[in-house]
Amino acid sequence: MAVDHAAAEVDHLAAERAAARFDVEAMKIAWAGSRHAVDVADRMARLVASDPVFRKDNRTMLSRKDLFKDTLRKAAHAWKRIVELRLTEEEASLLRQYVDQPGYVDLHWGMFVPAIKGQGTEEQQKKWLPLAYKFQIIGCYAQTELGHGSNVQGLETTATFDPMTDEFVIHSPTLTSSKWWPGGLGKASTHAVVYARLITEGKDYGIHGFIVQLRSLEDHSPLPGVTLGDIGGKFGSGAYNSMDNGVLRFDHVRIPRDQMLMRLSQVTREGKYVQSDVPKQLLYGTMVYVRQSIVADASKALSRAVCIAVRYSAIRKQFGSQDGGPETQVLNYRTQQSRLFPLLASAYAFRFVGDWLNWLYTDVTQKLEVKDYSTLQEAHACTAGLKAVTTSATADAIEECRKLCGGHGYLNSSGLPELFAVYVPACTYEGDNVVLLLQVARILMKTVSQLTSGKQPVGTMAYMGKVQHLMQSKCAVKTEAFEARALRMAVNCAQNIGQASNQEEGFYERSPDLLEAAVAHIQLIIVTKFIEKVHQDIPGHGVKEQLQNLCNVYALYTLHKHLGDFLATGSLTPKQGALANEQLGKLYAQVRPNAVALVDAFNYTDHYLGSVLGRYDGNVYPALYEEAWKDPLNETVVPEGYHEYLRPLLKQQLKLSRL
Ligand SMILES: CCCCCCCCCCCCCCCCCCCCC/C=C/C(=O)SCCNC(=O)CCNC(=O)[C@H](O)C(C)(C)COP(=O)(O)OP(=O)(O)OC[C@H]1O[C@@H](n2cnc3c(N)ncnc32)[C@H](O)[C@@H]1OP(=O)(O)O
Ligand SMILES: Cc1cc2nc3c(=O)[nH]c(=O)nc-3n(C[C@H](O)[C@H](O)[C@H](O)COP(=O)(O)OP(=O)(O)OC[C@H]3O[C@@H](n4cnc5c(N)ncnc54)[C@H](O)[C@@H]3O)c2cc1C
Repeated sequence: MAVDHAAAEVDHLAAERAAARFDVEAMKIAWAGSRHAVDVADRMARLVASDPVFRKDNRTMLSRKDLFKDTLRKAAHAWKRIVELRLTEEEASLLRQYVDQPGYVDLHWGMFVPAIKGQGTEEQQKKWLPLAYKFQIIGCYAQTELGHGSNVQGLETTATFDPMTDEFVIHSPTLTSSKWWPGGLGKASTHAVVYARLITEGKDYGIHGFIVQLRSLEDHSPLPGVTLGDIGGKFGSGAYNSMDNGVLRFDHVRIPRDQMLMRLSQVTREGKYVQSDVPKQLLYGTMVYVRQSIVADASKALSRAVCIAVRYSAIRKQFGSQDGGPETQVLNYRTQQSRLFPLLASAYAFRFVGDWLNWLYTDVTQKLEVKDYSTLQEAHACTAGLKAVTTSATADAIEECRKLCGGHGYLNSSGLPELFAVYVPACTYEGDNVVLLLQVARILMKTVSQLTSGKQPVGTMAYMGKVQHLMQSKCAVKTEAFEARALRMAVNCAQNIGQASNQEEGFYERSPDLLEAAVAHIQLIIVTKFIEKVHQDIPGHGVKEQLQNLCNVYALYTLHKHLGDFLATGSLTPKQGALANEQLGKLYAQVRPNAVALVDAFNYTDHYLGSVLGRYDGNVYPALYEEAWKDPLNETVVPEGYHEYLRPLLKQQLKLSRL
């Protein structure tokens, strides 16, 4: 009986795949970016999936200690394979992605190395990078403290220059100055880039980066004056608990002067502070780099959740025929489609805007090399805003996918609880999303204030230059409605701030509206980049049409969700709003036959998906059934604790009932 049922489900996905109206192989290329990218990703995914060391199906059942040891083992094994197979950087990063377990290596490669590259002099890079590249040292990024994270200028750790010994003295003067949160710090790192207030000649010059050794390279014990450990268990089972986020205190620890990262400013042998001619915001460069990579990661996490929910929705049947005929696949319910398809469209939207952001970041970096700082503000606004909007949407979407999978979505074996738990801190780390959106809002307000002086906005703010037109027109074209909404919200905020007694007070009072204006601006960027993508030459039967559909779904869904903004700013009429919603329903009907193929195009292995509900073969029920028996609770038929707690209770009740 069970076998027959399973076979029917498998056929179901085959039928879905056969119904698709486009070339899935070509869509894989559109998603990955090139044939080469598909091939490398495929090779790395299979390499990981076929290696028993990278097993992860038991992860949520491991104790914290076992989970951490498992992470160390996987990282060491991954490194061994990278060296043995002479993998390129591209291949190694993909291998890391498919291993799919947060660990100290992320901070070593993702923040420690980039901080030295971005803030170290050539000499410092020559000294430290080869050690880091060969893993002769392991580094982390120690910025956040117990008392301050968002407010970087409020950090309290001090680095006081001692001209007598040519050293900096690193110290944690208060409890709240303890470094708190850095990943990899708790147990693995030997070194850190530590952010501290530079004090020389009795003057506080604010936050600067320093390379500090924390642990012995002989036996890994903390160096004198260094107190450090892990900050404790985090949200969910498995998930981010594989990472050793740490606490660190310094008691007058001395480091040589040349371990201050000196590209942006220097302290001379005599203790004189010298500022270079580069903008001091480059101190935040590592965060900008990671924020752009987080946008690309959002599309990965979102596409995984959507892949699970779409495949399972094609398998799952509820209600339907009253006369004993087949039941309805839940994917056919209009409500399921209206909740799920916008998330599918968002996965594609975030993928393409992530690619664009990566291009922008590379372009800005090249300009910085020739001392052209003109696009620094654009890079900050786009990375901060897109990081905030895409991570918040993705976290909400993963939870929505869990609900879309009904009760089974709540099981660890669905993969969704762990995916949510591991993903949700992305809304906080690398800048709390609200704090980042307020940065975007500040830049928007600055741009609006410059409009009257005739300064033409550039880059993603260029549309604001069409202020005369956008403030008056009724919008027939979709992008124009998005532009008008974003501009009008920004101008409204600016006008309201202008009425306050001072700018700062006005900004503070209007900050909830400013957040919404920032979101509107960022959504315009996402829609624009999706439209630009579908205007490109995209090969493959039906691929362009599918992407066009998804682009329309993303735009109209965003419009529908924020209709209040569009109406309040007069960017659309209620009639246009109603028509957009009508249109959305029609688009869902076009997505429906292609839904399974559209998630197949992500090309994820079952290992990477880590979900019994999202299996490629659709064999969900036998897998769910089997998985249950693997739980440690089922190792014995009678549970541990029976003799201590259940039997006496039951006996007592028996005695009482006999009385
Ligand atoms: C399995 C093993 C295999 C082995 C594998 C081998 C290879 C594998 C490779 C693997 C690679 C992995 C890669 C993984 C990626 C990394 C994973 C990430 C994990 C995440 C970990 C988390 C880390 C952290 O969280 S680090 C801490 C982050 N902290 C923050 O983000 C703090 C947020 N706060 C701020 O940014 C600031 O304080 C801010 C901006 C809110 C305010 O700053 P301020 O100084 O007070 O400035 P303000 O007055 O507001 O502005 C002044 C001025 O400056 C402009 N500005 C601000 N910021 C920037 C900026 N970043 N860039 C440019 N300009 C900026 C601002 O606009 C103002 O301008 P003006 O108005 O013109 O003056
Ligand atoms: C899993 C994880 C990994 C991390 N890894 C690292 C790491 O490797 N290295 C590192 O240095 N740090 C790391 N962090 C720290 C992280 O960067 C900070 O937690 C983050 O920047 C948020 O700062 P906070 O904790 O101070 O939040 P807070 O700023 O205290 O936020 C609390 C609340 O206050 C609000 N708020 C704060 N300021 C404002 C404002 N100006 N206006 C309006 N609202 C405001 C926020 O929106 C939020 O709702 C990590 C954090 C996590 C969760």
